[in-house]
Amino acid sequence: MAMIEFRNVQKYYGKFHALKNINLKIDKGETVVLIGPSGSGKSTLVRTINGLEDIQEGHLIVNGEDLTDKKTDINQIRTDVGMVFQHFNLYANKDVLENVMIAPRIVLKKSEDENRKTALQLLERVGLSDKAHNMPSQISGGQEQRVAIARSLAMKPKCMLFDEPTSALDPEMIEDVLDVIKQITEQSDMTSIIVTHKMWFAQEVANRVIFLDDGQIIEDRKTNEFFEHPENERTRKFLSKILGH
Ligand SMILES: Nc1ncnc2c1ncn2[C@@H]1O[C@H](COP(=O)(O)OP(=O)(O)OP(=O)(O)O)[C@@H](O)[C@H]1O
Repeated sequence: MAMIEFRNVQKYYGKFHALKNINLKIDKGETVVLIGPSGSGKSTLVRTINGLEDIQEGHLIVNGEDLTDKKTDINQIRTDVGMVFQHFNLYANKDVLENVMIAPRIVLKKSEDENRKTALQLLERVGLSDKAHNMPSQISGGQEQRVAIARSLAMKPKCMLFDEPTSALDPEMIEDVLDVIKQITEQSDMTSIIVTHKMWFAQEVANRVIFLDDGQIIEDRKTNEFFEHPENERTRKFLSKILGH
């Protein structure tokens, strides 16, 4: 079954047509990377998936629920679909462990012991066991982003959205964060959609790459085929510009 399905989706910001007739099916367990020029609609597309942006036409089905149906529980969708943003927005006055434990305590009503155990396991998974009792101000940006990833995973999402997760980071921290994302996508059956400008990362992590330009899907292919034999002229131009050949 598809985890996510866009059917003839149109998105407008006022009169501006931001997503133009998007048709897209993403199966459970896939890791899809979304690339495209600045302003092409990548963030808009991922933000529609958990209802942060609404759509004006078409249907968007997430885990079997149609987001355009008024009966759909958007809070359940946001539990099933975790999101990691460019800016991590940790609670500044709570330590790292508590940042990971808050949402499962409130939303999933987990017992304190179980919640702590899971949070500590997740911190280990993102390489931050020794920082559990640091405050956000006492860790680096890359570490903060890894806490944000652990925090999302603590909700046991079926799907994760990553919207340019490394673009606010200093270069030397990018690799650690991307390594964590790679490890998560490889070691779980979650569906992941990642917006990134890092082509080497797309090549390493994605099983499928989608190229978006001017609000339209221009190319949607298996990763090897995408990079080795891009079919569309616009894709080829974009890749040669970004890869420098
Ligand atoms: N809230 C908004 N109101 C009006 N226009 C918007 C809004 N958000 C985005 N847009 C416009 O929609 C288009 C797509 O924006 P979006 O942020 O999805 O692009 P993007 O591909 O993610 O770009 P970038 O790589 O620069 O982050 C842009 O032209 C942008 O100016």
